[in-house]
Amino acid sequence: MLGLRAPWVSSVLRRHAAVVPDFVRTTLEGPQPNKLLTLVIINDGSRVLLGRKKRGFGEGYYNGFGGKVEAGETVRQAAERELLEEACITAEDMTEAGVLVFTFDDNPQPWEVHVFSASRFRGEPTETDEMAPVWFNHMEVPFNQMWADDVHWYPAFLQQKYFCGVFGFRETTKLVWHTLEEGEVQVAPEMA
Ligand SMILES: Nc1ncnc2c1[nH]c(=O)n2[C@H]1C[C@H](O)[C@@H](COP(=O)(O)OP(=O)(O)OP(=O)(O)O)O1
Repeated sequence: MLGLRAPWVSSVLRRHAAVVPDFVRTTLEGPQPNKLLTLVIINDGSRVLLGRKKRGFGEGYYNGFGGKVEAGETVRQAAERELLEEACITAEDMTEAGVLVFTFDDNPQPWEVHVFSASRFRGEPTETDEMAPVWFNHMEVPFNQMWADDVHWYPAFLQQKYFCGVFGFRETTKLVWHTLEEGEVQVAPEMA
């Protein structure tokens, strides 16, 4: 499903104009609406529940649980569905934690990932075809086995500060540039 271009992206780009590479500006000012995805991270206060991705894009990486928003779903409904599909659990207190926008030199469509946090859930985290769930202490999050952007925004996530990040990837996976703002920018209500 396609998202609206969030207004905060333009203001983040303006504030960081000196360091924004041309390919990021071209992508974000182009006609392609963002592709919408979700990410849910269970945080019990001292540990996070991550899943090792077993197949497809990002195979072998640890990540929260999530995926593409499907037609007819809200972002929140997609987040709940993906958490159930991938980890067999239902969050009881899911809140919006932040938004990440990924731009690519080899894909004209930016990705907009809505990150949610929850501390309580129903069910038992269970391995599925897609993900193998593992708990990590906050001090032992395995950033060397995660997407390159994660190390930048997890501190804000763990401190429960709302964050908005824009990340530029080269050749799909190499992070070359980013901005991150915490506790300042708000997401358009229609994205919630
Ligand atoms: N760079 C980065 N950092 C953090 N999180 C992510 C990325 N790239 C990503 O894709 N992600 C997240 C966003 C989503 O939660 C998943 C990717 O979802 P994906 O598995 O492609 O979507 P599904 O709808 O589950 O796909 P199918 O496997 O069902 O086709 O990773």
